[in-house]
Amino acid sequence: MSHILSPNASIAQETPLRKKLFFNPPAESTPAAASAEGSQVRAKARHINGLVSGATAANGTKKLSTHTPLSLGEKSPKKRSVVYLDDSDEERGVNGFVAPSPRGNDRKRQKTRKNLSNGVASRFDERPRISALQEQRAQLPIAQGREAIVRAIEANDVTIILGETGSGKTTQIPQYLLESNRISGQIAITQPRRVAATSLAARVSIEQGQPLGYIVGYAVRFDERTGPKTRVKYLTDGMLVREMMGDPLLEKYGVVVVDEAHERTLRTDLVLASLKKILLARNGKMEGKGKSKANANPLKVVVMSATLDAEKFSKFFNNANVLYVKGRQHPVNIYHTATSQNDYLDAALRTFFQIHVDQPSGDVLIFLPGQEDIESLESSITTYANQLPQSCPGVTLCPLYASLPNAQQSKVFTPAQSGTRKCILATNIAETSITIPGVKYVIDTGKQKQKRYIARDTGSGFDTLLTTDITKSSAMQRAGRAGREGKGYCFRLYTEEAFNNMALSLEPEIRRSSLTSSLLQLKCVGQDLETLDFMDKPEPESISAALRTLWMLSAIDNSKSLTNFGWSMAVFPLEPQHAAVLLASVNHRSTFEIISILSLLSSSAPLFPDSSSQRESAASARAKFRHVAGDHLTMLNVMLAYDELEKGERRDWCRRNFVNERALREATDIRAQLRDVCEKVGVDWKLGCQGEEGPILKSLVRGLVQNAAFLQPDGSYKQAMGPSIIKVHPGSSLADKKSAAIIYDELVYTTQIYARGTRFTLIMYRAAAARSIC
Ligand SMILES: Nc1ncnc2c1ncn2[C@@H]1O[C@H](COP(=O)(O)OP(=O)(O)OP(=O)(O)O)[C@@H](O)[C@H]1O
Repeated sequence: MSHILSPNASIAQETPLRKKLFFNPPAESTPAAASAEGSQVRAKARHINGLVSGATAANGTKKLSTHTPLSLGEKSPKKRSVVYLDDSDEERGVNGFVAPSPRGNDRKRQKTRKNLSNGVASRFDERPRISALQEQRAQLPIAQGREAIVRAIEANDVTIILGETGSGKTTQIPQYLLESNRISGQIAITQPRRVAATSLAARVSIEQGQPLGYIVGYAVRFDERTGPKTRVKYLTDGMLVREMMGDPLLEKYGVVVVDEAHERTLRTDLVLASLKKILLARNGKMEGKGKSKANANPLKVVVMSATLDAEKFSKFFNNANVLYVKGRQHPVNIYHTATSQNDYLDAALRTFFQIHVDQPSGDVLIFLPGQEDIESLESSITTYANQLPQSCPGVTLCPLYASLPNAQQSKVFTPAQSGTRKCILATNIAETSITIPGVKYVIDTGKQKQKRYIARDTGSGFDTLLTTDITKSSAMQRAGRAGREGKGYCFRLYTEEAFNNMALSLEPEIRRSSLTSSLLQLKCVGQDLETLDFMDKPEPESISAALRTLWMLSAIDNSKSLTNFGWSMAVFPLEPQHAAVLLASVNHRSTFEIISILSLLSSSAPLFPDSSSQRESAASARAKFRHVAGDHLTMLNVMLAYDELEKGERRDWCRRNFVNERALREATDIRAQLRDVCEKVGVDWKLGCQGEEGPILKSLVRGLVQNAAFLQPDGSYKQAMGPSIIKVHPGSSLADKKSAAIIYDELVYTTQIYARGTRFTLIMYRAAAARSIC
């Protein structure tokens, strides 16, 4: 993406950034600049993201001053202004509710915050903090409704709870249930994202004064911290679906709380539809309001969010009871730009520095659509932060996106280095549920990446990832990340009109993503996409594409029944195609190698990060790993070489070879877990082929046969089982080679459709296999 404020521009030499940016008086001043603090200096005035006036509002917050855009020197090709309009005449909560006056002593709370947990690590040894935490818990708005909430959940099969962001739903309701001693069995709380599940479990275990994994634990893919005494378990919705495979009626749970249900992820919808069936089986006739007749082990379902369509959810569960929790602990002032911004990165950069230079301490959370934007803004902020006057605090930057390894993700929860302001650059994984201690300001670009699956009636299809505008619901959730420990501020880089025109919520993921993996899991619990009662039915083409894929993998037979092979596939926490590869490797005696390759493919970080600034050095350093048969054997070479290293040598080795240590570390963990699963199901993972390519390629083809493409006269490839013309991704080691046919891992749609993870395989074998299926 082009970036107006190129980090390479030698601004400092030509025009002193500091002076122009922070100390030059504005050429013209807008007198009625509104304070970020709202009412005192608001008067429908504008906050213009420009040079800083130095004026300070009565409460100590400087005005976000007027007029001239950040002047970043001659090299900056454009100058823009970002204008904020305070959107209310009163201080109000994020969803338009009047905020309750903050209770308690703010300074005391600040002090307490320092002592609180801020990461996913357990801090059991800190008992004196517990009383402060109890005091804090008691001050949350939801605390007033504690007894009423427990009673409602007890009295009804299903309870829908709608409460503002930060009111205390996610951390408190499970604890109220636990402490009431009126609920038998475990309490599951599902989260759409793993970072939320792990950080919430850490926080709640500290509030309980227990080590993480004891009474309160979590379970996410490839990571679980629970024990025999665990009663409260935060888990991703995907994990709950997986648990149903072993426990179809979820009998170990007395309560299942589906949190952030408004997100309507595919797994959330699967959970909701399955719960409806489980309620019938465990509780008898579902009564909606009220509870069904006595049952030895009834299930209670709670559905929660700050921004859900309560009526729709209530209807889905036969007119279930809806509880509204009013109020949030701290208000959030929301500002919109006066004009729309074409370049959200530029606008975010300017807004960040305006806050950083002019506003009181407090960390900043910036929402961006994806990793690429995060890296670009990270580099711009670093460049300009280095040019700040010494008197100005430094900046600690923390990226946060899904493909960042867990250890890296949890860094956002640790306090900024002293004397610096923390700036978190996040995708929408930080949008719901989580509290990042210290965050006072949110900058919302209004953009997100949205996955869309393009199903082909041939059974092949691909996911596209496009940058789109967010929804109202996301905007509210993002604003809700501020104001969790004190008053917060949210700067939206879009106009109020744009906000008003936003869709209320996203189209449910079930209607726009691949259903293959879910269908396999459902088949294992005797359910089906075609018969389950979903809130919104999936598209028939997506169901047929999923059925066809499973049939091609031999996971189901002609009557759509699960085969033994399908059962075995579902045991592995892998995409069905990859599970088929793993099982095929047993026949081809290449499991040892295949597990390493699949671990790398499952790792969230790329093994070969794009290093555009050092492309040539990277290519020559990586050349020694290159395998003639393609990317996956190349990846295997890297992992085998990495395995040989002593621990102390690894970092330097990865740096010298331009490979991503994070990816390798994560893959090593995943590999250990896959080996564990193999041992449990009697697959000999030690069975290898000493790196011989034939057996490895035959195994890969078995799972990826749908991903074959044949060479066309113009050098592109055409899908064997789809109409798309695709190119080998420029990042592939085979980008400059031609083969009669290729197979690939995934198609990525940018300006054209690229095949990523490409390899030449046994061309004749693959081509024949693909054609016979066509
Ligand atoms: N890790 C943490 N560190 C400090 N305070 C926290 C932490 N987690 C929660 N809190 C405090 O507890 C409050 C309630 O958090 P909780 O996640 O339960 O709210 P919620 O109603 O579920 O919000 P949301 O809808 O945004 O998920 C927060 O506003 C914050 O004050």
